[in-house]
Amino acid sequence: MGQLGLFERGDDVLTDGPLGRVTYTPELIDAARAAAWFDELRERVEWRSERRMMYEREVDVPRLVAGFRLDDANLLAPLREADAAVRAATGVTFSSVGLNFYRDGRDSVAPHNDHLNELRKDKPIALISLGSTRRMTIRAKAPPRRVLHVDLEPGSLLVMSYETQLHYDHGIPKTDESVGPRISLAFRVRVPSDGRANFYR
Ligand SMILES: O=C(O)CCC(=O)C(=O)O
Ligand SMILES: [Fe+2]
Repeated sequence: MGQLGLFERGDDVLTDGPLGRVTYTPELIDAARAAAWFDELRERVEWRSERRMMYEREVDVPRLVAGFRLDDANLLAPLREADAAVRAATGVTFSSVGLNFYRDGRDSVAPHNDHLNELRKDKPIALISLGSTRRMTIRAKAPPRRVLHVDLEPGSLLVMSYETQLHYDHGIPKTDESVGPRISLAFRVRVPSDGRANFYR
Protein backbone atom coordinates (compact mmCIF):
# COMPACT_ATOMS: atom_id res chain seq x y z
CA MET A 1 0.00 0.00 0.00
CA GLY A 2 1.30 3.48 -0.85
CA GLN A 3 1.97 6.10 1.77
CA LEU A 4 -1.14 7.98 2.81
CA GLY A 5 -1.26 11.71 2.09
CA LEU A 6 -1.32 14.16 4.96
CA PHE A 7 -5.10 14.40 5.17
CA GLU A 8 -6.05 10.92 4.07
CA ARG A 9 -6.88 8.40 6.72
CA GLY A 10 -6.73 4.66 6.46
CA ASP A 11 -7.65 2.28 9.26
CA ASP A 12 -6.71 3.53 12.70
CA VAL A 13 -5.18 0.66 14.66
CA LEU A 14 -6.33 1.36 18.21
CA THR A 15 -4.50 -1.62 19.66
CA ASP A 16 -2.74 -4.67 18.27
CA GLY A 17 -0.90 -7.39 20.14
CA PRO A 18 -1.36 -10.64 22.06
CA LEU A 19 -4.46 -9.24 23.77
CA GLY A 20 -6.14 -8.63 20.44
CA ARG A 21 -6.54 -6.12 17.67
CA VAL A 22 -9.02 -3.26 17.35
CA THR A 23 -9.23 -1.11 14.22
CA TYR A 24 -11.39 1.89 13.40
CA THR A 25 -12.26 2.95 9.84
CA PRO A 26 -14.06 6.29 9.50
CA GLU A 27 -16.43 6.79 6.58
CA LEU A 28 -16.58 3.22 5.39
CA ILE A 29 -20.10 4.25 4.39
CA ASP A 30 -20.58 7.77 3.02
CA ALA A 31 -22.71 10.20 5.02
CA ALA A 32 -25.77 10.20 2.74
CA ARG A 33 -25.96 6.42 2.62
CA ALA A 34 -25.44 6.07 6.37
CA ALA A 35 -28.25 8.59 6.97
CA ALA A 36 -30.60 6.74 4.60
CA TRP A 37 -29.88 3.42 6.32
CA PHE A 38 -30.48 5.00 9.72
CA ASP A 39 -33.90 6.34 8.66
CA GLU A 40 -35.03 3.10 7.10
CA LEU A 41 -33.89 0.92 9.99
CA ARG A 42 -35.39 3.20 12.62
CA GLU A 43 -38.68 3.08 10.77
CA ARG A 44 -38.90 -0.53 9.65
CA VAL A 45 -37.17 -2.70 12.24
CA GLU A 46 -39.39 -4.20 14.93
CA TRP A 47 -37.42 -2.86 17.85
CA ARG A 48 -37.77 -4.75 21.11
CA SER A 49 -37.26 -3.52 24.62
CA GLU A 50 -35.85 -6.13 26.97
CA ARG A 51 -35.74 -6.66 30.69
CA ARG A 52 -32.94 -8.29 32.60
CA MET A 53 -32.09 -9.16 36.17
CA MET A 54 -29.78 -6.80 38.02
CA TYR A 55 -29.08 -7.12 41.74
CA GLU A 56 -32.14 -9.42 42.04
CA ARG A 57 -34.42 -6.85 40.39
CA GLU A 58 -35.77 -6.86 36.86
CA VAL A 59 -34.77 -3.66 35.03
CA ASP A 60 -35.18 -2.32 31.51
CA VAL A 61 -32.24 -2.83 29.19
CA PRO A 62 -31.40 0.82 28.40
CA ARG A 63 -31.68 0.62 24.60
CA LEU A 64 -33.84 -1.12 22.01
CA VAL A 65 -32.58 -4.22 20.22
CA ALA A 66 -33.22 -6.50 17.26
CA GLY A 67 -31.31 -9.30 15.55
CA PHE A 68 -31.32 -11.17 12.26
CA ARG A 69 -29.60 -14.03 10.55
CA LEU A 70 -27.87 -12.78 7.44
CA ASP A 71 -29.31 -15.65 5.39
CA ASP A 72 -32.82 -14.36 6.17
CA ALA A 73 -34.55 -13.97 2.78
CA ASN A 74 -36.51 -10.98 4.13
CA LEU A 75 -33.47 -9.08 5.38
CA LEU A 76 -34.00 -5.32 5.02
CA ALA A 77 -31.97 -3.77 2.20
CA PRO A 78 -29.74 -1.61 4.47
CA LEU A 79 -28.70 -4.72 6.40
CA ARG A 80 -27.96 -6.63 3.20
CA GLU A 81 -25.93 -3.70 1.86
CA ALA A 82 -24.12 -3.19 5.17
CA ASP A 83 -23.27 -6.90 5.25
CA ALA A 84 -21.75 -6.64 1.77
CA ALA A 85 -19.74 -3.53 2.74
CA VAL A 86 -18.44 -5.15 5.93
CA ARG A 87 -17.56 -8.36 4.09
CA ALA A 88 -15.66 -6.37 1.45
CA ALA A 89 -13.77 -4.40 4.12
CA THR A 90 -12.87 -7.35 6.37
CA GLY A 91 -12.84 -10.39 4.07
CA VAL A 92 -15.07 -12.13 6.63
CA THR A 93 -18.45 -13.71 5.86
CA PHE A 94 -20.63 -12.97 8.87
CA SER A 95 -23.73 -14.96 9.84
CA SER A 96 -25.72 -12.62 12.08
CA VAL A 97 -26.35 -8.97 12.77
CA GLY A 98 -27.41 -7.60 16.15
CA LEU A 99 -28.94 -4.12 16.18
CA ASN A 100 -28.91 -1.61 19.03
CA PHE A 101 -30.97 1.58 19.07
CA TYR A 102 -29.79 4.26 21.52
CA ARG A 103 -32.68 6.73 21.70
CA ASP A 104 -30.69 9.46 23.49
CA GLY A 105 -27.78 9.97 25.88
CA ARG A 106 -29.54 8.01 28.62
CA ASP A 107 -29.38 4.83 26.55
CA SER A 108 -26.19 2.83 26.92
CA VAL A 109 -24.58 -0.57 26.99
CA ALA A 110 -22.74 -1.51 30.17
CA PRO A 111 -19.13 -2.72 29.91
CA HIS A 112 -19.18 -6.32 28.70
CA ASN A 113 -17.56 -8.77 26.35
CA ASP A 114 -19.64 -10.45 23.72
CA HIS A 115 -20.88 -13.99 24.48
CA LEU A 116 -17.81 -16.08 23.81
CA ASN A 117 -19.65 -19.39 23.57
CA GLU A 118 -21.65 -18.03 20.63
CA LEU A 119 -18.66 -16.76 18.63
CA ARG A 120 -16.27 -18.46 16.23
CA LYS A 121 -12.84 -18.26 17.87
CA ASP A 122 -11.00 -17.11 14.76
CA LYS A 123 -13.46 -14.44 13.61
CA PRO A 124 -13.77 -10.77 14.56
CA ILE A 125 -16.84 -8.71 15.46
CA ALA A 126 -17.56 -5.76 13.17
CA LEU A 127 -19.62 -2.73 14.25
CA ILE A 128 -21.15 -0.22 11.85
CA SER A 129 -22.41 3.02 13.42
CA LEU A 130 -25.32 5.12 12.12
CA GLY A 131 -26.90 8.31 13.42
CA SER A 132 -25.33 10.32 16.22
CA THR A 133 -21.76 9.79 17.31
CA ARG A 134 -21.35 7.98 20.64
CA ARG A 135 -18.14 7.26 22.51
CA MET A 136 -17.12 3.65 23.15
CA THR A 137 -14.88 2.79 26.09
CA ILE A 138 -12.68 -0.28 25.68
CA ARG A 139 -10.91 -1.31 28.89
CA ALA A 140 -8.35 -4.06 29.49
CA LYS A 141 -9.52 -6.60 32.09
CA ALA A 142 -6.06 -6.99 33.66
CA PRO A 143 -4.30 -4.28 35.67
CA PRO A 144 -3.31 -1.57 34.92
CA ARG A 145 -6.59 -1.72 32.94
CA ARG A 146 -5.54 0.41 30.00
CA VAL A 147 -8.48 2.36 28.56
CA LEU A 148 -9.15 3.24 24.92
CA HIS A 149 -11.83 5.73 23.90
CA VAL A 150 -13.18 5.87 20.39
CA ASP A 151 -15.87 8.16 19.00
CA LEU A 152 -18.00 5.97 16.75
CA GLU A 153 -18.98 8.30 13.93
CA PRO A 154 -21.82 7.58 11.48
CA GLY A 155 -20.64 5.39 8.63
CA SER A 156 -17.65 4.11 10.59
CA LEU A 157 -16.51 0.53 11.05
CA LEU A 158 -14.95 -0.80 14.26
CA VAL A 159 -13.43 -4.29 14.11
CA MET A 160 -12.56 -6.20 17.30
CA SER A 161 -10.71 -9.50 17.05
CA TYR A 162 -12.03 -12.50 18.98
CA GLU A 163 -9.08 -12.22 21.43
CA THR A 164 -10.19 -8.74 22.48
CA GLN A 165 -13.34 -10.30 23.92
CA LEU A 166 -11.16 -12.33 26.30
CA HIS A 167 -8.96 -9.43 27.39
CA TYR A 168 -11.09 -6.27 27.18
CA ASP A 169 -14.57 -5.05 28.09
CA HIS A 170 -16.35 -2.60 25.81
CA GLY A 171 -19.34 -0.38 26.47
CA ILE A 172 -21.17 2.80 25.45
CA PRO A 173 -21.58 4.91 28.61
CA LYS A 174 -24.49 7.23 29.20
CA THR A 175 -23.75 10.89 28.48
CA ASP A 176 -25.14 14.19 29.79
CA GLU A 177 -24.36 15.82 26.47
CA SER A 178 -27.35 16.29 24.25
CA VAL A 179 -27.00 13.58 21.62
CA GLY A 180 -29.46 12.38 19.01
CA PRO A 181 -30.37 8.76 18.37
CA ARG A 182 -27.85 6.18 17.21
CA ILE A 183 -28.13 2.71 15.67
CA SER A 184 -25.29 0.19 15.72
CA LEU A 185 -25.04 -2.97 13.64
CA ALA A 186 -22.95 -5.74 15.21
CA PHE A 187 -21.87 -8.37 12.69
CA ARG A 188 -20.77 -11.71 14.12
CA VAL A 189 -19.91 -15.22 13.00
CA ARG A 190 -21.91 -17.56 15.18
CA VAL A 191 -20.76 -21.07 16.05
CA PRO A 192 -22.54 -23.82 14.07
CA SER A 193 -24.49 -24.99 17.14
CA ASP A 194 -26.37 -21.71 16.76
CA GLY A 195 -29.71 -22.31 18.45
CA ARG A 196 -32.51 -20.01 17.40
CA ALA A 197 -33.42 -19.86 21.08
CA ASN A 198 -30.71 -17.41 22.05
CA PHE A 199 -30.22 -15.97 18.61
CA TYR A 200 -32.15 -12.77 18.96
CA ARG A 201 -30.74 -10.66 21.73
O1 LIG B 1 -23.46 -0.04 20.03
C1 LIG B 1 -22.30 -0.40 19.95
O2 LIG B 1 -21.48 0.15 19.23
C2 LIG B 1 -21.83 -1.58 20.78
C3 LIG B 1 -22.82 -2.69 20.83
C4 LIG B 1 -22.29 -3.91 21.52
O3 LIG B 1 -21.29 -3.90 22.16
C5 LIG B 1 -23.04 -5.17 21.38
O4 LIG B 1 -24.09 -5.21 20.74
O5 LIG B 1 -22.57 -6.19 21.92
FE1 LIG C 1 -20.64 -5.91 22.57
